Amino acid sequence: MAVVVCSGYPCSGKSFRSNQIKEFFQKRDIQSGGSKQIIVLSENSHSLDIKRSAYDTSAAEKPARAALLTAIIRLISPDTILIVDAPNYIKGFRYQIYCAAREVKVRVATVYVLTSQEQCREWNKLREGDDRYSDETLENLFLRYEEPSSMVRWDSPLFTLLWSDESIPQSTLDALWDAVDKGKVSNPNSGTVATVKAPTDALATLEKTTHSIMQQIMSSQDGFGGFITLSPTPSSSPLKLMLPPRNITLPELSRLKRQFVTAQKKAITLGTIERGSLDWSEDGVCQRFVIFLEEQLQR
Ligand SMILES: Nc1ncnc2c1ncn2[C@@H]1O[C@H](COP(=O)(O)OP(=O)(O)OP(=O)(O)O)[C@@H](O)[C@H]1O
Repeated sequence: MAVVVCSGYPCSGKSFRSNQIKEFFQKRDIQSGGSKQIIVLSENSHSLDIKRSAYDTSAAEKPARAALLTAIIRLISPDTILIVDAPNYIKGFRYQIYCAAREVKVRVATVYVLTSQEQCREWNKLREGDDRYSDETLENLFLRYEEPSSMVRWDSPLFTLLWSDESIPQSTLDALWDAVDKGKVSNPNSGTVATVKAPTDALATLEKTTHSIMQQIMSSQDGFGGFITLSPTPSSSPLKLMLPPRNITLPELSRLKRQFVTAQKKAITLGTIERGSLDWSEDGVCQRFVIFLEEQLQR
């Protein structure tokens, strides 16, 4: 349903706010029928065990972030409001969460827990043992923090919560609920889905193999139909094509070739989405053309 990404300085009150938001969401959910699961994913819940010391070095931080992203992807679902209670201080990481959410068509909202550095230092001083950030890490994270912005699509809608407010203003909570309950859901598009470019010789392979298949059909067909064997190029594997029991004319075949080539050229120019990437080898193109011809010729 939605992901609420909390972001803020270390020890700024992200957990404090996440729990306030969860409580409010639970009340609103009960009022509207109680069908949603509301989860707070923190750095030490749902099998995560990310210590404050993970932020001491960037080497330790990378696997921690990867584990967090995996947990987010696992928990995102159409009937869940997932509140991510973690620093989420890198722009690129928030963008990754946004992409993961869009992949499964769930809404995204960002909550910026805005607390002064002085206040964070004070709250951190009150912590003990492992729970406390080292002074160096705390200062380092202040410097590295990349503030969310409502101007970029992955941080928006953006809700800023001031540390001086003990409770979250009702108008902000209402607007946040509307964003997760009724906000715009965008489809994954070329801006968020990785594209795979075709190799530079894809166009030449396409022309060569389709032309050769066309010639072989014209010279092998006998008007009675049945399988013919095609060997489009010396290096491609032989293929079987089922022909209908009639003579196929050259204009008909040329039209089908044009249709196929136009569609394939589009994939070459635009790239294909990662999960559906195409095989541009001679064998790959031949197989696709033969499948296309069989479908079209049997109609
Ligand atoms: N607005 C607030 N008013 C009063 N106390 C607060 C407020 N926000 C946070 N605190 C207190 O500050 C301390 C740190 O808050 P919290 O643990 O929520 O920070 P955090 O940002 O989640 O920390 P971390 O970066 O370690 O995840 C807690 O003791 C919490 O009760």
